[in-house]
Amino acid sequence: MSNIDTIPSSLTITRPDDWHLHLRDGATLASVLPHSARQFGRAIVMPNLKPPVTTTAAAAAYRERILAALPAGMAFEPLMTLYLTNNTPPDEILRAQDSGIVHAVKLYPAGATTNSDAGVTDLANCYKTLETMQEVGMPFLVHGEVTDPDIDLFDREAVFIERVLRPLRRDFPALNIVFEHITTKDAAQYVAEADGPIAATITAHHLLYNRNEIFKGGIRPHYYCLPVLKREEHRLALMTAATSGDERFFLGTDSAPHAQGAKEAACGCAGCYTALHAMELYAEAFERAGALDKLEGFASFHGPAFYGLPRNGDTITLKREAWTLPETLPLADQLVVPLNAGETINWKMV
Ligand SMILES: O=C1C[C@@H](C(=O)O)NC(=O)N1
Repeated sequence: MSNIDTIPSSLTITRPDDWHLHLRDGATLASVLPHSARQFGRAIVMPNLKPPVTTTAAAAAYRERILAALPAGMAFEPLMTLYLTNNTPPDEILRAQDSGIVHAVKLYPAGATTNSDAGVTDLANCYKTLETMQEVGMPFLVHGEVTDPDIDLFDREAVFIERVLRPLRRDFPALNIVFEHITTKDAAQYVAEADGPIAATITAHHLLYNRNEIFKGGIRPHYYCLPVLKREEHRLALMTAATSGDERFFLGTDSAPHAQGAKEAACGCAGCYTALHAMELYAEAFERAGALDKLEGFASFHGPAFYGLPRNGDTITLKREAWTLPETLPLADQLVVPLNAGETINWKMV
């Protein structure tokens, strides 16, 4: 644990990137984009819109809408992704690769999370397409959870490793894979020890919280996301992985805005909104581990190395200064409740 005397009062690092982000579309996109663009140089933009972004043409059009929504004077590069379906043809991968704007293809197992209905029911349907991805070096981003109703919700990720990921990597050993938003010690260990091209993103909320947070004093929907928060032993394993300096682990917020009413409901949506204060939350986590010196690698270096992109050329500065998060933020014509709403946090981006 860090000693308060050794904690710096400010931290300047190469501008980070967010390797897993939900920006949505339309007026919602316009509400959330400035938050991410203020903190990050680039983001891997998730394709789970309604309808999902399944073609290079749709990704190019979505990219234009993102750039059009960017406030004047802000710089931000959206790195687009395609949503894999049972029917994505290998040709689409070639078009994506040639476009220069699509940087990865995303696996949503059908039924795993928000807008995953059009996702893959069985990866066996996608083998020709995966072959092409492996050939051209297109990264495969996996939402790593099985959806079988007989598997306990908290075991979905660990079972995914055995039932899906090991066979996939056996059959496609050269496929670049990112195990997205890992939540378990099983996943952290698998990635750390695996041979070949695999990495993992880790969210700030999975570093800071365990599953008790969802039920503390009552049911707290703003801490509900998928994959769901896990036991403390898993959170500790994620902290070890993130702060290890291992290049395989990098930042992905999975910031996922849902309107307040859609979260505070009898059947609330999954997703934590952290785009406003993501770097502050990661700084808090790394400070707690006494590993602030490892934050820049995790946030700014390991991701570009995996994706074969240059590091950002400018910097950001975080000050160790307490501030209180707003209770709500505008989200199109509604409101979104950020994670830690109304709470005081110790780092502030300047
Ligand atoms: O995988 C996901 C999707 C995301 C969303 O709301 O789009 N929310 C989540 O909590 N997990």
